[in-house]
Amino acid sequence: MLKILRRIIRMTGKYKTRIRLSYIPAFLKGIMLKAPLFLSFFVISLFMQGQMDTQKCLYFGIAIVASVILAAVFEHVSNVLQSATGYMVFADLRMKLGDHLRKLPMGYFTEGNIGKISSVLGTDMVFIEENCMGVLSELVSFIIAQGLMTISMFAMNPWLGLLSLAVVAAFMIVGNLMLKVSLKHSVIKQEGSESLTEEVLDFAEGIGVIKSYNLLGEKSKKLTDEFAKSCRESIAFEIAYGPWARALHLTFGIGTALMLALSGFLFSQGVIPDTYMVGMALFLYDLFGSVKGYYSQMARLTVTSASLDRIEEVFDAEEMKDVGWKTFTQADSEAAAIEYDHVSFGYTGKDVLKDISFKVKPGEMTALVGPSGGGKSTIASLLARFWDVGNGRILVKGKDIREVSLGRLMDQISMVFQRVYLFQDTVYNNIAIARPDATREEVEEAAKKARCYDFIMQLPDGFDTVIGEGGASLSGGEKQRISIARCILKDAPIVILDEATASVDADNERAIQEAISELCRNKTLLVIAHRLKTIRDADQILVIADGKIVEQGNHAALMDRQGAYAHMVTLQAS
Ligand SMILES: Nc1ncnc2c1ncn2[C@@H]1O[C@H](COP(=O)(O)OP(=O)(O)OP(=O)(O)O)[C@@H](O)[C@H]1O
Repeated sequence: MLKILRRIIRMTGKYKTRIRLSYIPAFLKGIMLKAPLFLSFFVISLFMQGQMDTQKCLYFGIAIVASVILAAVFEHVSNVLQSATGYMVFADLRMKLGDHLRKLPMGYFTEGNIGKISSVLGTDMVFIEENCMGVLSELVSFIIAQGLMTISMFAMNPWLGLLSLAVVAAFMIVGNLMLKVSLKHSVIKQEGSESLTEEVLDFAEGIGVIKSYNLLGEKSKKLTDEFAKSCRESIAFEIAYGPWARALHLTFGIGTALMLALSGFLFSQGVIPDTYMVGMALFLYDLFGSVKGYYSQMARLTVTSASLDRIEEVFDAEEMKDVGWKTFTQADSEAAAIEYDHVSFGYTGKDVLKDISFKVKPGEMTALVGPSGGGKSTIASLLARFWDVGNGRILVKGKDIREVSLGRLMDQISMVFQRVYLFQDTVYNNIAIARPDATREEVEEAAKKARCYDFIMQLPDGFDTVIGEGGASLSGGEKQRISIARCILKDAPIVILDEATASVDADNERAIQEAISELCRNKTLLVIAHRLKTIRDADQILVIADGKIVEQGNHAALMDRQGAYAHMVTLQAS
C-alpha cells in the first residue's frame, strides 16, 4: 500500500511540498479528534475522585469545544492544501497529457488506444482527482488517532496495550487481504470499462453504417454483451470483496469485546482502578474506529492503482521526436519542394513502402495512382510526419523534415482529407482554426474562394452558426468545401490532396472542383488520385503498387508506354 501512496506523491511533482505540508494539520487534526474523548475521561475521573468543581467543569467544557473547533480548522487547512493541490496537479497533468498526445505518432490513435485515452481523461484522472488527494491527509489523521488510542491503553495497563496492539495487527492482516482482493478486481473492472468505452465509441461513431447495413441487432448485441460483462465483473467484485469487508467489521466487534472483557477481568482482580474501568467504557467504541476507517479509505485507494497504471501507460507511449532546429528561409525556394530519398517504411510488423524516391518541383503537381492498398496514403502521411520513415529521408525545400520542428513543417503543408472533421463550433471558428490571427474579411474571402460563402450565408446565423457534432447538419460536399476554405486561409505552399471517392451530386462536385482549383493555384501539389481523368495535366504521375513506384512520367509518356497506367486508364474509361 505504501507503494500506491508513494506513486501518488511522485505524481504530484512540483506540488510535493504542499502535499507534505498538509500532513502537519492532518497530524494535529488526528490529535484533536481524540481530545474530547480524553478530556471526558479526565472529567469522569475527577468526578469519581470527588475533585470536580464548577470552575474545572467550565474549563473542561471550553477545552472540549476548542478541540472540536480546532479539529475542524485543521481539517479545513489540510483539505485546502491537499484538495486544491490535487486540482492543480491534475490541471497540469491534463496539459502534459494533451501535449504528450499531440506528439504521439498517428499510429498510436489507430491501434485500439482510443478507449484507453477516453478512460484516462474521463474516468481515471477524475477519480484520482476527486477521491484520492483528500484521502492522503485522512490516512495521516487515522494513523495518529489510532497511535494515540494504543498509547493510552499502554498507559492504563500494559496488558490492555498489548491486546489493543494485537487487535490492530489482526486488522492489518484482514485489511491487507481485503485490499489485495480489491486491487485484483479493480484491475479487471478498469480493463472492462476500457473495452466498454471502446465499444460505445465504436457504436456511436459507426451508427450510420450500422443502420444502413442493418447491423443494429448484431452491434447492439456486442454492446449489450459488454454491458452484461461489466455487470458480471461488478457482481464478482462484490462477491469477492464483501466477505472481507464483513470480516473487518467482525474484527472490530471481537476486538472491542475482548478489550472490554480484559479490562473487566483486570478490574475484578484489582489491577486497574474503577476510573479506568469507566474510562474503558468511554473509549470502547472508538478504540479501533481509526484503523477501520483507515482500511475503508485504503480500499478506495486501490482503485487508484489501476488508474495510475493506465495513466502511466499512456505517458510511456513513445513520442515522435520533435527536436528539429532548422527553419525554412526564402533562399530554400530554389530547392525541390518535396523530395523522397530512398524511403522505406512499415507499420508495426508490416513493411509497406520499399525504396521510394521522387522529386516534386515548386509549383508542380504530382499524382499518386495505383491499386488499393498499394501505399499511396502512406506516402502522403509520411510527408506530414504522421509517422517517421524507417529508412531514407524526406526533404522539404532541401531540408530533412526530421530536422525541422513539427510546427514549422506544418506551416508548409495543407491537407485535404477524404474524411472531413468539423469541430462542434461555429462555421467561422472552423475555418479560422487554420490561422487564428486572420481577420474576418480574410476568413470570408477564403469561404468565397472555397465556394461556400453562399450556403453559409443561408444558415440561420451565417458564419456564427454552430455546426452539430462532427458537422452533422451540413452535407458531405458542404463539409468538404469548409475544409478547403480552411486550407485556402492557411495558404501553405504545399498541398496534399486525398481526392474524394464518395460520390456527391453534380453541383457539389463542380463546386468542390472549383474550390480545389482555387486552393491549388501556385501551389506544389501531391494528389492521391482515384479518378484518373482529374490528373491528366499532372506534371508527374507515380504509379504505386505493392509499396513501390512501378511507373513514373506524365500522362502522355505513360500512355505511350502501354503499361500499368495505360491499363488503368482503359479500365476506368470502359
Ligand atoms: N495505420 C495502419 N496500420 C497498419 N497498417 C496500415 C495502416 N494504414 C495502412 N496500412 C496498410 O498499409 C498498406 C498501404 O495502405 P495505404 O492506405 O497507404 O494504401 P493506399 O494505396 O492509399 O490504399 P487506398 O487507395 O485504398 O486508400 C495496406 O496494406 C494497409 O492495410
